[in-house]
Amino acid sequence: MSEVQAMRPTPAEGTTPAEGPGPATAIRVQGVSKRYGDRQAVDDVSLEIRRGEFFGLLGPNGAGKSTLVEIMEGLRRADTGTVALFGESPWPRNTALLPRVGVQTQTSAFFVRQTAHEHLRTVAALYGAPRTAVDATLESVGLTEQSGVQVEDLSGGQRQRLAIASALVHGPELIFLDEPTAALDPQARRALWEVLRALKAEGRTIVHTTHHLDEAEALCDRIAILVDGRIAVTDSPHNLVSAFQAPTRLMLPLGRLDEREAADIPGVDRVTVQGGSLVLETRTPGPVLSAVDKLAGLDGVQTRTAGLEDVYLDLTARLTGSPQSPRRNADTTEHQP
Ligand SMILES: Nc1ncnc2c1ncn2[C@@H]1O[C@H](COP(=O)(O)OP(=O)(O)OP(=O)(O)O)[C@@H](O)[C@H]1O
Repeated sequence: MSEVQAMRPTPAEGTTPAEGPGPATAIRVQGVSKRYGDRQAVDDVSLEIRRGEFFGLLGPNGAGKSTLVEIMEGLRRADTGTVALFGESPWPRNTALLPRVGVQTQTSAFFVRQTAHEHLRTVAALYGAPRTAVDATLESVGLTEQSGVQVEDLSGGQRQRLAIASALVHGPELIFLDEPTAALDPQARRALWEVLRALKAEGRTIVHTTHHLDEAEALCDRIAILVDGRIAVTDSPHNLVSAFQAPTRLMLPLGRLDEREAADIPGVDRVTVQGGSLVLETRTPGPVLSAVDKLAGLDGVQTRTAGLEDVYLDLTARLTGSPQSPRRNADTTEHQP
């Protein structure tokens, strides 16, 4: 079995989070700010993440995501504001929270001279996690076949999976994942999605920082988009996409329909030529499709509805004043009806 096929959502034995009474809120952030010199990295952020929620944190490079997450994790001190994890402050270092929280970062530290198995055993021992959890966790991230390989000989993607395993081995209730799929190939990435879905199904709370919009859309119950240190929006991907009311794009093979003819179809808002297609934007795709059918037939016509990436690109472009979606700029000529 390949390591990717082996990456199955097997919960680490004896590490399922205890069910029980407790506040519905896993994380409460109130009025948190952080400045580095004259750079306001996090600016008066307030946020609540419920227990069992899969929460995505998105935003352009430098938006303040890592700083905010490190403050939530208790690794960095906020200038102002408060953070509570399960009702307790993570700062100054709160040892009572350590068994309940797992952290995977882009710069996770490894015992590089150890094998993957030895490394994870060491991490498990630090947390007092049962040894049985080591094999189960390695299997869950698809590293069983690499368990005897020295950490320094693992590929980038395998190391990344070991970092994720290190965050999970003690069965934490709350897991912080910083771009967990950044170095993974597409198959391994999809396999990790299943691992993450299984963690959510077990009732764990996940805070997931990512630049992959498709990943956030597929996994997250809610997302926050951070821009210039402030939360621009917090909602479910579904609500954000619905509220965006973006036009549907119909893509026709070039030469099928004249641009002027296309622009004259009632309901067509905009016509562009992009990457070898004539693109018609419309908010009434039904009537426009039947008009296209009558004029040119529907053979080879593709439709594309808006997704979270469109919402994200539009919002961040408006808030940062940067150019809008690259899709609209690349290889594009435009014709307004
Ligand atoms: N230790 C530091 N000292 C000084 N400035 C810092 C420090 N850490 C971050 N910054 C600055 O604070 C801002 C926010 O950085 P941060 O790393 O939190 O953003 P981010 O959203 O995680 O970015 P990325 O997506 O690139 O990882 C940036 O302008 C960054 O240069």
